Amino acid sequence: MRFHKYHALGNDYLVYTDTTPFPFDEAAVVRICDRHRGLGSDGILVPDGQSEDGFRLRILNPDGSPAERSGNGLRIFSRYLWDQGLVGDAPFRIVTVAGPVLSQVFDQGREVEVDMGHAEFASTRIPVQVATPEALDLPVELEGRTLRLNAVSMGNPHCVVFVEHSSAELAKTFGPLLERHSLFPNRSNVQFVEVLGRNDLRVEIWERGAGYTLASGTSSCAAAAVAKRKGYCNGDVNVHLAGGRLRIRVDDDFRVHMRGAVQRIGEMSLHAECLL
Ligand SMILES: N[C@@H](CCC[C@H](N)C(=O)O)C(=O)O
Repeated sequence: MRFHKYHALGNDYLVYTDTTPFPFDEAAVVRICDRHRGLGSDGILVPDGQSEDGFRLRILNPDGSPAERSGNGLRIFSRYLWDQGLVGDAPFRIVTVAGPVLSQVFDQGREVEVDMGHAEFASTRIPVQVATPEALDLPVELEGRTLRLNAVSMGNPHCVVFVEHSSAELAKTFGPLLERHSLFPNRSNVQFVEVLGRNDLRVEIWERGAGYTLASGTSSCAAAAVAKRKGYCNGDVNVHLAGGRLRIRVDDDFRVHMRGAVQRIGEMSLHAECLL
């Protein structure tokens, strides 16, 4: 079974490139993504043919669960399509479970920009279980600390928490508790966001189904969208992540555009023995 491996600011994905339909169950996905016993990755991208709406893509987290969307995954898949000569320099569509997005490859494949669609704040759309139409600045007590949650959907669920100083430790301590908090029936991605200025955010991330990651595209979009909504930032935001910088533009109607790097790592083939 063949895979191509790429990373986007240290968030790495395997693209399944075999011609046979993706044969792996949840346990096999967990093993393939394992960094010590498998090929190792933050997720698997499974191309799912082409419809008139665009190239269809399934996204799997390293715990085997499906994700509706992944920003870095979309940039990586775009780069893969470009490397294969299936797209050129013009914009094209990719369709995930959360609907279509528009993508474009720049700079000989090294940069990809994706129009990610609208950030949605409606509680029912995220979903977040509150009685109010939106969940912004919602106080939650955890481990003796009050965190103020902001729930938003980028096609997948996000929980954005603004803090004075963001750190990996915060993400690793509170991320798992918020990912599985009863407020989020489908679990949640979690971001700890420090506002550095009107155009700069520092973001540390705990990803649903993956844990602490160096970067996340949808998390960056979610953080920038909430920062704009709360008046902390302008529409053009540099998101500084542990793995590098993503540029996010949030329009006045909260349509979000993401641009950032992708790097090709190599090709790998999985031995059947790995799954025994
Ligand atoms: N790495 C991603 C997010 C992947 C999906 C996420 N873990 C989820 O379950 O929603 C990104 O770059 O957006």
